[in-house]
Amino acid sequence: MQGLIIKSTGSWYSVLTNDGQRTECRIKGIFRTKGITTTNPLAVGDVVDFEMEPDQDTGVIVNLHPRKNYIIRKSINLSKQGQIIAANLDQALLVVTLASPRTSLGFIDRFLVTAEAYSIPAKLVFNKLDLFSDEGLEVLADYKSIYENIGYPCYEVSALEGTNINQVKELLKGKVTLFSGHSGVGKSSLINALLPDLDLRTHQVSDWSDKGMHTTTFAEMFELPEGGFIIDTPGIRELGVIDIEKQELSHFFPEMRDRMHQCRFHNCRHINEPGCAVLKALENGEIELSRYESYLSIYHGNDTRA
Ligand SMILES: Nc1nc2c(ncn2[C@@H]2O[C@H](COP(=O)(O)OP(=O)(O)OP(=O)(O)O)[C@@H](O)[C@H]2O)c(=O)[nH]1
Ligand SMILES: [Zn+2]
Repeated sequence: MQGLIIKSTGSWYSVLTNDGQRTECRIKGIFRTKGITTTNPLAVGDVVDFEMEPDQDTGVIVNLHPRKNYIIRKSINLSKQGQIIAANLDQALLVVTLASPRTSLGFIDRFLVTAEAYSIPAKLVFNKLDLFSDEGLEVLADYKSIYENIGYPCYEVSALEGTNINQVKELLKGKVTLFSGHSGVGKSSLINALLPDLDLRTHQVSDWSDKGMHTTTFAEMFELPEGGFIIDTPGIRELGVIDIEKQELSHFFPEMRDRMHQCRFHNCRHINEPGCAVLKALENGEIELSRYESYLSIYHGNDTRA
């Protein structure tokens, strides 16, 4: 039988089949992901084949279907190993806010670079719209235009008051969407506003602990009433890590990627080279200073994630 992993606790996986049934499954055999060593062989979003165990209501996963993408984070202790957070994502949504705690542009840009590197379409949701004065709304419009001009769709919502939640619903329909955002932006509030059954999240957690299974910070997938899934990543503020070569970095800034073939030198770093099309666009105001500063910051390896 084929199914979708919607939850994992490390040794058990909840597998959802097309008929809406969930089966708790274990793994049989070895699942390796080419080119990387992982602490977990399977993750939410994985499509697998499983067989029922004789005389049991549990199953055994016997095959993993190829992943179209996955996001991974480095293990804290084992530097060479990674933990796959989620697989087969259609899009990644970053929940941000200009109200407290304000999301920095640097944080947004790092997220977008990572999403580009993973080839996962990224979108921004500006939350806490209800807190803005007219002046604040102008600033919000400026921020949005920075990102919309580069091609990242932006939404403004209030999870608290339900404003524009339908736009987000529309965006999620039929898709597998990863939700990210730093603590306090209202990610949980937004997810709760999207899921009609408010008890769902807490209910599921207690379900698992009743069985005495240990729950760490594995991602969870929630089915939306309109079709599609939300993946929540508790404790993971970012999209995971990816090693980006310095020479590659500008490829992950769409506005730089669009112009770099016009640079005089094919190996232009866009820092101080003569005939640099990126620097020219920056001078003309076609490239935002904040975006370019993020480029430099990442290029030089400065960690300004807050
Ligand atoms: N005014 C206003 N407050 C909001 C809104 N959304 C969330 N909040 C508040 O912001 C705070 C943080 O919201 P959470 O949903 O817990 O934020 P989170 O991003 O999930 O944060 P963590 O749980 O720490 O990961 C809470 O006090 C919410 O009530 C909003 O649209 N407007
Ligand atoms: Zn250049």
